[in-house]
Amino acid sequence: MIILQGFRKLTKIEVFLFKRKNLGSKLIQRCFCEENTMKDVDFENVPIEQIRNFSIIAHVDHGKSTLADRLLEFTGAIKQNTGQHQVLDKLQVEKERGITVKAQSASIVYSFKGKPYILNLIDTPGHVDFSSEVSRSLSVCQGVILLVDANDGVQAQTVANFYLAFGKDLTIIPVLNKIDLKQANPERVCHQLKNLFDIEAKDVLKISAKLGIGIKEVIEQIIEKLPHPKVDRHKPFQSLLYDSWYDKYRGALSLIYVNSGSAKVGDSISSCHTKKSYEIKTLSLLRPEEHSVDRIVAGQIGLLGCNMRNIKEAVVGDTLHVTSSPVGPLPGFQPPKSMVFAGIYPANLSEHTDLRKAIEKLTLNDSAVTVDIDTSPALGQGWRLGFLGLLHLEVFTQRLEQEHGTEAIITAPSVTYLIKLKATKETVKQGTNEIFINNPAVFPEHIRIEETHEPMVLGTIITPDSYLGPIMQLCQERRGVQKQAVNIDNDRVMLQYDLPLCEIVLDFHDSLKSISSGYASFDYEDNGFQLSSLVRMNILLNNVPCEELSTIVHSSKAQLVGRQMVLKLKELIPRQMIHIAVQATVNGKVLARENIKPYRKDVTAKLYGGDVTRRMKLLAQQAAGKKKMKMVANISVPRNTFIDFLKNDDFK
Ligand SMILES: Nc1nc2c(ncn2[C@@H]2O[C@H](COP(=O)(O)OP(=O)(O)OP(=O)(O)O)[C@@H](O)[C@H]2O)c(=O)[nH]1
Repeated sequence: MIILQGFRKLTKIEVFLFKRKNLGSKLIQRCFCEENTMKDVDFENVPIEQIRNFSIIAHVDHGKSTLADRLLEFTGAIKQNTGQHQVLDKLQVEKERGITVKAQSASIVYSFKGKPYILNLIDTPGHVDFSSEVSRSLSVCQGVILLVDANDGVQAQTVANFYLAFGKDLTIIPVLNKIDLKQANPERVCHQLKNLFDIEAKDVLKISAKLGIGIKEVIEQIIEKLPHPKVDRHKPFQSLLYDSWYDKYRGALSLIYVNSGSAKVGDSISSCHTKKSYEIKTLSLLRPEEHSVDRIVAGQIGLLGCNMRNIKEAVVGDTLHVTSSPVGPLPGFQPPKSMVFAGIYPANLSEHTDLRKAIEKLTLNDSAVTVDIDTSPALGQGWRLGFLGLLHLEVFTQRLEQEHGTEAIITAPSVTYLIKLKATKETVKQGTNEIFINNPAVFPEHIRIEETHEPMVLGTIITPDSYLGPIMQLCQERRGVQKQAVNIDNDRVMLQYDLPLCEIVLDFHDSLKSISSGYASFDYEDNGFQLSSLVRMNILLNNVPCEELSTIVHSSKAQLVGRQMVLKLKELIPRQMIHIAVQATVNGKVLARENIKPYRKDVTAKLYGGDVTRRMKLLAQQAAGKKKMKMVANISVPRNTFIDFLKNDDFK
């Protein structure tokens, strides 16, 4: 019966029925639905004052999706979720990793003081890589639930998300979750909220999403505290396309927020961005399953299908209007910016077409991934993809494997650098001397370079103060510059550092977690480019540069990285008939060198005793042969060696 905590108490007759007729879950379900939930609501005519659009924002794992499930159950939108997985986490990778990747929406209905309210809930991802999803979701909300784990307390993403909502002028309902945990310390967390955000303890709700405690209070505060959308149903139809995905049968579907007017199935609508027109084929509300409606009105969120063939036509941030009454565009969004790039190649050359199809399909639903064709002499034809962060890259490749059964080789991730070239006739002709590169293979010759700039982030770390020393050392090793250190309570500190992006993309988060026994949390935001001394490191095999192995490094780290690279290659490249010199060079200067000894065939084996000069002559012939071979032979580095090397992430 634990599930019933926090919900309406059973009446005596219900308890009786429960025991006698064993109505079990049906009865429990009725308890959720009966009192405040409504099955049939006239969605078209619900007054604007009875609509609330809100999001749940929190640090990763603080319980957003669990709370979303409880809200849906409590209002009867879904049956009680007995499975382990969250209803709004639909992707396999979300279920497996327990993280939310795509924001989802659900319209729930609740009767309060005799009136039906439509509460549009937008579940958002918590991980830093997906902050563009959070930001998009917030632009259609009037308020948020700021959910904080009562045990973990305020974490780095709580801070980032709070300021995101605060900056958009949204009403914030602070909620402490997981109060059922033994170690929960609501007072301490309230103190942190007061210190950091000036939130009063009396305004903080205390709930357990897992056990369903305090859910009713959350819903009623949403109704009482959040403002209704400021929209006008009498004006022409104007809606913001804030998410889109691809459906096999219906083409691209657009999730829209109606800012004014209304539209119905059969209307012709146009896009402000592409100027194309379409006929509305389907309209539905997400409850959370699709619920078809004929008309959608201002203040609502709905799913619109209009036979868009390609996801590129459903541009996120676009404004849609009825073709016959044109309106101006609503403020759109900054397109998500790719932060991390990696090459993707088929593991088997014969699987190139399968991999291409899989990438095409996945990018249909993930417009944040950028795709460029890339080729490598060693790995063949492939692609260079851009991602929002490392987790985004991992999730994408996991989906490639799980949903499309393809096996891909992913090269070590890199970031985008800004290079300013010396003025030449060519730069004058092009009108700019700035180039952005994310592939070391196209890094210009050093004599052509005026300045190099690297992308920076402003990182926020929240940690118990006992780990302060090692964390500051880690940031220093990663070329970080401290900006701020604030005590958020008696034993917790918030640090802010300017850090080069390339220093954090690979393993910064893991290192931070391991040196703080998992207690420190990290979040970052883009902080532009900064002048920096960058060089291209080449790897030469017997003086022949190997493009795939070149990399861009900060000059202060060149020596170290070069040493590590040649040692690793010495380990990986199999011995061959000839001697191989592996060199790491910067601007023609050798920084590190290792030798791989050749096999030595015993050419004198067939001589039994005999004259020593014959033996020497044979050895001299062998040496000459090898010298000749060294000059003409291509060193054949097996494809697997490249794969092992490129996958290696020790070079930071
Ligand atoms: N004890 C306890 N555990 C909870 C509570 N709420 C959520 N959890 C657990 O916390 C973990 C994370 O919950 P989620 O709902 O997936 O968290 P999330 O914030 O949606 O995570 P992301 O989608 O990755 O951002 C799960 O194991 C939940 O079962 C609670 O009230 N009490």
